[in-house]
Amino acid sequence: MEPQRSPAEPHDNRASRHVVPYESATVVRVGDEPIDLIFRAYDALDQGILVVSEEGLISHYNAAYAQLRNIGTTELLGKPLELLDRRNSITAYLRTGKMPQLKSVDHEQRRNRETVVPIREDGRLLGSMVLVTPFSASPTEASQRRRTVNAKSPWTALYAVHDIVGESPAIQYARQLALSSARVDSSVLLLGESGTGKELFAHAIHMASPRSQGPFVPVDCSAITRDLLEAELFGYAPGAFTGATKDGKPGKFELAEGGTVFLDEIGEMPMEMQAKLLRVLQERRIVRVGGTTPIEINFRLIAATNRHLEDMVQEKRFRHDLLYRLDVVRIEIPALRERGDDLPILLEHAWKTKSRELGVLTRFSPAAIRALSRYAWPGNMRELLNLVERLLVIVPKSVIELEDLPLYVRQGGHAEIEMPDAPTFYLKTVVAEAEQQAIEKALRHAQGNRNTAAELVGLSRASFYRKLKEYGLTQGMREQDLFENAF
Ligand SMILES: Nc1ncnc2c1ncn2[C@@H]1O[C@H](COP(=O)(O)OP(=O)(O)OP(=O)(O)O)[C@@H](O)[C@H]1O
Repeated sequence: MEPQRSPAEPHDNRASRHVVPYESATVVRVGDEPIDLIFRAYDALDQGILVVSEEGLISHYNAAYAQLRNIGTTELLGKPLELLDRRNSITAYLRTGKMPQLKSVDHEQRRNRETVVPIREDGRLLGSMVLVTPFSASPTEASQRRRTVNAKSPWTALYAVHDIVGESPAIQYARQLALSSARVDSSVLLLGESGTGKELFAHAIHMASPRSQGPFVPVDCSAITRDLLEAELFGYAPGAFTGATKDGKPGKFELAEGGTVFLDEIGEMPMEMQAKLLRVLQERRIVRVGGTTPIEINFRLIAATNRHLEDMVQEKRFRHDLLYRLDVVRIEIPALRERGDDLPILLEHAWKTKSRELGVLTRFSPAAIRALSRYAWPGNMRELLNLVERLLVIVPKSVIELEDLPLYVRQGGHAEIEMPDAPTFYLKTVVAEAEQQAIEKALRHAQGNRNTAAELVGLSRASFYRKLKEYGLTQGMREQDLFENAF
């Protein structure tokens, strides 16, 4: 029997040598080729390669792997595999020798196909190699192709289903519904608080749908004044009004021919426009403002709102027949506080995204991560992204500590909402109370500066002012201010 040796030690010229740590690579040869050269050759491959030692330490990975997993080219060398292997499938394999049941590849959810290849010597497991093949029909590649083909079109979806981060049951269910709805052409209604990812879902549904090669055209119904909304959606005919261009202008529905129209903040659409939209949904054709000829359009509609549309129907502010038309597939996107288990992974995602954007290497201390994970995040993912970005910019240290976090995160950071004396479990009330508390806290923290407070809770100025009105927090504000900030 051969003497026992660490799998990290160089020895003969068989395949098992691939577990040699990178530092010793230059002194080891396979035949006449220095290992260093082989590693460089690996770097030229499109396929990601990860080599793990028997002890579960990361021995080597190539450039493609680093890119696919969004890690530095050497940052994880020698580190435990658990850092990369969240599902613990490779770790379990090394421990038990039993090939893990890798989930069947779902090219819409996972952009890669992973194969675990054991590295054995005389029957003994020395480690394993993980081969990661970018899935050829993956949305990422599809989107890359689209970006190349449609480089000039601004109407391109930017996110796919795999960009929706989170493993909590609630987000998994929402993601699954998104995929199912992508297969059909039915209207989709996305419901969720501000910043929960409704727009992200709309992009992803389009991208996973047979219309992915067509345009994705978003319209924010709350950002366009009622007078302009019709022309924005349906376009206008030549000479329709003073100042109109002489050739007229196509509206968003025409631009979306063959693709998807995304109507964000549909709850803000005026009643008379709702009637027109309903007709378009029934007839699948539009007439430009000032025009006479109907134009047939092939589109799919996705709408989103953070309003309670059934209440609005009761209050006669939303048409019930339009609601039925929109609400064919309803996807409710959970708030961050309902996805407690997801917070560490969302934080990591926010940190990776923002540190890459800003080109900084600052990290978070475990205590800071714990506090951020406990915080209720009333502004949801948008607030999380904003705060992480702000901290990366303003904290001049290599590690962000607990004391660097804003006071409201350190003090009020309980994801559980405190119940009043007579507890209510009615979700809408609990949510409304949490929102109001967070807004009041943000206002106090910002010393009354509403713009800063809006940023702190992660809302746009218009949404923030709407919330102030909703919760009766407008005392002392001038009518003029309310009006000016309503859009
Ligand atoms: N699950 C998620 N994974 C990764 N990023 C997310 C997720 N959810 C939201 N985001 C990011 O958070 C930000 C806010 O999301 P988005 O704009 O889609 O929210 P929204 O619900 O449409 O907000 P609003 O109602 O205010 O328009 C975006 O940058 C989005 O990419």
